[in-house]
Amino acid sequence: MSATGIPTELREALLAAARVPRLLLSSDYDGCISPLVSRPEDAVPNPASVAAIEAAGALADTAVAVVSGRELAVLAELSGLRVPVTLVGSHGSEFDTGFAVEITNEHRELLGRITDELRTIAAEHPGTRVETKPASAVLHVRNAAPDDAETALQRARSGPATWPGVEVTEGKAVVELAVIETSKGLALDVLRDRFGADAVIYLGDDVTDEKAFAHLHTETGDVSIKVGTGDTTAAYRIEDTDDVATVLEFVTARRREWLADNA
Ligand SMILES: O=P(O)(O)OC[C@H]1O[C@H](O[C@H]2O[C@H](CO)[C@@H](O)[C@H](O)[C@H]2O)[C@H](O)[C@@H](O)[C@@H]1O
Repeated sequence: MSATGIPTELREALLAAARVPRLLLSSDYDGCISPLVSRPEDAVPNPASVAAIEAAGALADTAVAVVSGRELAVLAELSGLRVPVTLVGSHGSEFDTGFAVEITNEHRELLGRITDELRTIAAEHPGTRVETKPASAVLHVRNAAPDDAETALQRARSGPATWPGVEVTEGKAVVELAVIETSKGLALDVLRDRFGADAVIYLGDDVTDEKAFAHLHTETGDVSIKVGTGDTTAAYRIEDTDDVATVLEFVTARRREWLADNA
């Protein structure tokens, strides 16, 4: 999709958002800024999206944020993005100032048991693996044969996912078990308030992004964009990570023009 190929209604919504006094431009990472890949550690960002994000972050009265399921430190390393871009990890609960809720010894003990159990499952299903984060553990099945993938996921769902205090998030070829509640929507609320944004644009491709979409107010100028297929409450849909770059470039260019015209 080229800039001229952005669907008319989405284009108009983005143009309006680019012309508010204070704009928050935000996105998910995996599946939006970075194409989905087999190994989580290989998820490099689309250079065009990085360039657009960095350019937007340099504009006046414009905040840029990436709100990801990743551990914050990993998100920073993989994306290479730095201040003034705000990074929020662990599905909206891990800020540069720390976690939104305190992680206690009880949480750590539960996380240890979850991780052990998921590792036991992974050891018995070739191609599956466990990713650990400060408040959750993720069972990845993208590289497993379909039978192993499904059985491993079912064992996680009927086992540790049912334990008291465990928060379950289904994702793309993953099930994630956390010891705290997470919400990308609450993270967007915090960022909106912190910056005093008049409009928020958010792009996301996965189930956890639905919580972000639910906190946007499209009737007052926020723009929610689903990337790829699947059910969504987002107002608009685009196809892939190249389209994400196109949208980010379009918003950044229009915002720069509008700021110059209104200086
Ligand atoms: O909120 P996001 O930034 O989209 O992060 C969601 C999860 O992304 C990662 O997993 C996904 O991407 C991997 C790399 O492309 C892919 O192999 C996996 O199948 C996807 O589910 C990450 O590993 C998770 O920790 C994030 O929660």
